[in-house]
Parts: sequence; structure tokens; C-alpha cells
Amino acid sequence: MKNSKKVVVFDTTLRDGEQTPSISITPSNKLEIAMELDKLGVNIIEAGSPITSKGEREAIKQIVNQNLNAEICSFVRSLPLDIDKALECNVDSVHIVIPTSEIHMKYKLKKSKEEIVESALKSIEYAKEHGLIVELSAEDATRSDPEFLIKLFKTAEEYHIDRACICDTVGILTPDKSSLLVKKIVENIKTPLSIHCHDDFGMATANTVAGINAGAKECHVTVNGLGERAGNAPIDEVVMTLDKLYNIKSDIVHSQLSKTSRLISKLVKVPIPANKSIVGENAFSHEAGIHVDGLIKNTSTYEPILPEEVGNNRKIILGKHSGKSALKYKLSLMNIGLNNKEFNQVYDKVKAYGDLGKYISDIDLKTIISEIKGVNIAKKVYLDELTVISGNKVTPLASINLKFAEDYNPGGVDSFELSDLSNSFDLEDSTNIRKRGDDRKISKDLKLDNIREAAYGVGPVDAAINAVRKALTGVADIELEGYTVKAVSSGTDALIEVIVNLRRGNEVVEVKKAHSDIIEASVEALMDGINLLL
Ligand SMILES: CC(=O)SCCNC(=O)CCNC(=O)[C@H](O)C(C)(C)COP(=O)(O)OP(=O)(O)OC[C@H]1O[C@@H](n2cnc3c(N)ncnc32)[C@H](O)[C@@H]1OP(=O)(O)O
Ligand SMILES: CC(=O)C(=O)O
Repeated sequence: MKNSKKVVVFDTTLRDGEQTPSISITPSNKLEIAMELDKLGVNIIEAGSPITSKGEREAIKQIVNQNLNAEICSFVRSLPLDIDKALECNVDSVHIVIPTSEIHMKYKLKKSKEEIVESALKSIEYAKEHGLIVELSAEDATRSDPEFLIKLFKTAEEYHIDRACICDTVGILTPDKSSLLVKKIVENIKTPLSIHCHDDFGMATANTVAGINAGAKECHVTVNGLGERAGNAPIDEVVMTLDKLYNIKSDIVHSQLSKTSRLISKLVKVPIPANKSIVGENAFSHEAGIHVDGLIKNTSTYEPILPEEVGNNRKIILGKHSGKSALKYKLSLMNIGLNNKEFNQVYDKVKAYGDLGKYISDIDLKTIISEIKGVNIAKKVYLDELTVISGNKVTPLASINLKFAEDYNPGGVDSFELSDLSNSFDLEDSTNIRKRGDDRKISKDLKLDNIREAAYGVGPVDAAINAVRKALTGVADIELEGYTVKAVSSGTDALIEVIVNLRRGNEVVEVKKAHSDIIEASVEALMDGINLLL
């Protein structure tokens, strides 16, 4: 092995990540994130900045109490008051930050270089006296005099700092400058060096990787690149680039990366861009015919790594750029057989739809096939009625009436329960409503015509989806694997696009539906998907 270095991963999602404008993570969510980061294999978790607020200190204390494997660190300014707040939280380490650039020293702290060094040494001494591990960061290091940085770190070494860090606070490094600066510092100090990069010019990952390759031992990263302004270096990109392109390993469990990314995106309510590398929805999605053909023959033709390595999924999308291999692959996934003539007709239609700027979802493909085969794909189950009640004083509630096509028989299901909603309701739990009176057992010989159901949800969409799912329990073993919603235009009357992913056994379908009413878009997408799978 040419290079088998190992990098220490310092995750600052809970500190710099939370500094993303307009984000505030509740203590319980902070705890959940810290536990997830620990499972991911992060070595050091910067849990927050305890001087910030009482809630922040509560969150840090709760994280410390979990006795996680990771070292729990706290951001502090070079002030005894901040260190006292960190001590109150019982953290393992402090990340003492002190500005070192002329701009920051002169205008922000109004201190000379000598006063800055003196302040840092006092803070280090105080933290060390209290048994804390100390990482000393030079803020705005990349706009600072490198000789001054070396002087600061060398003096701090005499006070037994454990780690030194250079911060590219305003993201102005380039990979070559990062490499030169790191080399210069590591040649002159004994303490392990860390690098903390921001993404103002889109180079946080490249600069971090260059710094580590040049001799820095620890990378500061955040999940999904959250952080001040344009954010920090994303953990998935840094770790995977170091591993795959430089053979520099870490303790991160790669297969956990996508799950962690999605969890944090959900908790902080910041979507992951579709084209985000490694963990984005499109990172392993392919449409171009030449690519799909290559992939089918050997996935390494168009994928640098396997999606499952990072816990992501491969998707083959049909559209304008599809070739015949892609269509064949899709048909095999959907278990559909066509003769040559039909296949060519379907292919021509896919191209024609593609030229109209359309994405061909599974339901579109099934419709095309039915048209060509001259088969009427009458729906098996319809949404007859949907009523949703929502407001500030009611738990969102939805009732639905689904009608079945005359010739539909649930086949394969021995019996199922059909609620008779002519009776009144009893509240059972937050999502379930049961009628008063007996449920009827319906045998598979009995003809189905309609099912009425009702359910609560955390919001009106959730209630409506719960009602449909509940209605179909026992009729069809369909699982809702994914639900994504986005506004495709702006304004209160914006067009909403809903994407649902459904599974029945090995068969999976994805349906997109656009509507200005989010509830209708959601239920229609769900019903279309169910019809495809029934
Ligand atoms: C690059 C980074 O990411 S730095 C981290 C940024 N994180 C935060 O700001 C955390 C959240 N911040 C807060 O809650 C508040 O700003 C607090 C509680 C820290 C301070 O609040 P206030 O006391 O009202 O101060 P305010 O925010 O107005 O100004 C910051 C003060 O910290 C001082 N300061 C800034 N950095 C440092 C430092 N590294 N070491 C010592 N003092 C510092 C500033 O000089 C200023 O003090 P001054 O008013 O005496 O000049
Ligand atoms: C310390 C820090 O977050 C920065 O300088 O960017």
C-alpha cells in the first residue's frame, strides 16, 4: 500500500453546522444527531458553543451524559468565561478559537499580536489546569502571516496544547495554497495540525483534502456541508475522497453516510441538493443511454464507487437520453415482456415524450405500453372521496372512500377487515381510528366495492396518506418507501410536485404528481402507484 495514513475526523455539524443562517437545533435533536455521528464513527464531536445559551448547555450536557465513543468538544472563545461554561458541561475538550489575521485582530478584537498570543496562552493554561484536552484554532489563519501562526503554535506547544488548527474562515484557500501552508506549519511544529475549511468558492473539500495530503492529521467537517454562509467541507466528500483517491483511511463507516445525511437533512430541515456528490439523490442516477448500457455491462464504467458502499441507491431514469438497454432494463424490473415490434414502438414513444421535455415515470411507461398493446388499463381502485380536517385546535384528520373496479378481486388475500364507517369513531392513538361496533371479516370470494377509512396524522398530508394506507391494509401489501415534495413554482398558489416510491414484493414504482394542492398531489401520486402495483 503506497499510503496508509489515517485521518482524525472532527465533526462540527452541531457547532459550525448549526451556524447555518436560520438553523437552530433543539437539544433533543442535537442529542439524536450526536448519537448518529458517534455511530458513523466520528472521532471528535464539536457539540456546540456553551456560552451561546442555556439550551445549548443543556444539549451539550445531555450529549456528554451518553458516554459516546467520540471525544465531546466544545467551541470557546479565548475567554475564561467561555471555558467555565464548557467546564459546566463536563466536555472532554475545548476548541479555543483566537483570530490571527490583521483584519480580525485590529478591527474585531482590537488587540496587538502580542496581546493575542498572551490571551491564547492564558486560556490554554486555564483549560489545561482544569484537565481539558485543548485544540487551538487560528481563526482567519489563511489571511494571517504564516510566521505569526508558527510563532503562536510553537509558544502554545510550551503550554501543552494537544492539537493546533488553521481555519480558512472566509474560504479563500486554493488546494495548492492549502498544501503549501500546511507543509510550512507542520515542518515547524510538533503538535498534530487540523484544517477547517469553508466553501465560499466551492473548494472546501478540495482544500481540506489537499491539507490532509500535505500532512495535516485532522479534518473539520460537517454533515451535508452545513455551516456559516456557503458552509463547511462535507464529511462524505472529504472522507470518501481521502479514502478512494488518496488511500487515506478514517474510522467513518462509509455505508452509513447516506443515512446520516438524510437524518440530519430532515432534522435541520435543509434539503440535500439532488446533485450533491456521494449522498445526493442523483449521485448514482443515470439517464444517458450510453451510460446505462455501460452500467448494465459493468457498473464501474460510469460509477467511481458502488452506491451501496455509501448507503445510496442506483436509479435508472427513462427520458430523452435513454437507449434500448435502459428500456429493456426497466421492463425487466417491472416484469413486463414485449415482442420486438411492441418494444420498438414503446421506445419511439419514450423518445417522443422525452422530446417534449418529459421525464418518463414508471406509470408513464405503463401507460405507453398499454396504449401500444391496445389494453385498457382501467384503474383497479379509485379515490372517490377525500376529506381532510386541519387547523390550530384539531389533530389533522382525513377520511377517504376508495372504490374498487367491478372486476377487482384482491386475490391471494384470504380475508381482511373492512371498517364500516356508518358508525361513529373512537380515538385510539394518534394515527388510528376504530369504529365502534364490529369489523366485518371479508372473505376473498366476497366482492369488494368500496372501503371507507379515516386516520389522524401529524399534518393533513400525513393524515390523508395514513388513511389510504390503512384502507389498503390487508388488501395489498404495498409499502411506501419514499415520499418527497417540492414546490416547482413560487407563491402561495405554487405548483407542488410530489414523488412517491412504492414497493410490493420485488416490484418498485416511482410516481410523480404535480398539483397546486399538496394533499391532492400526494394522494393522487399514491393512488397511481397503488394502481400500478395492484
Ligand atoms: C468563525 C466562527 O465560526 S466563530 C464562532 C461564531 N459563533 C458564535 O458567534 C456563537 C454564538 N454567539 C453568541 O451567542 C454570542 O455572540 C455570544 C454569547 C458568544 C457573545 O455575545 P455578546 O457578549 O453579546 O457579544 P457579541 O456577539 O456582540 O460580540 C462578540 C464579542 O466576542 C469577542 N470575541 C470574538 N471572538 C473572540 C475570540 N475568539 N476570543 C475572545 N473574544 C472574542 C468580540 O470581540 C466581541 O466582544 P466585544 O464586544 O467586547 O468586542
Ligand atoms: C472557527 C471557525 O469556525 C472558523 O474560523 O471558521
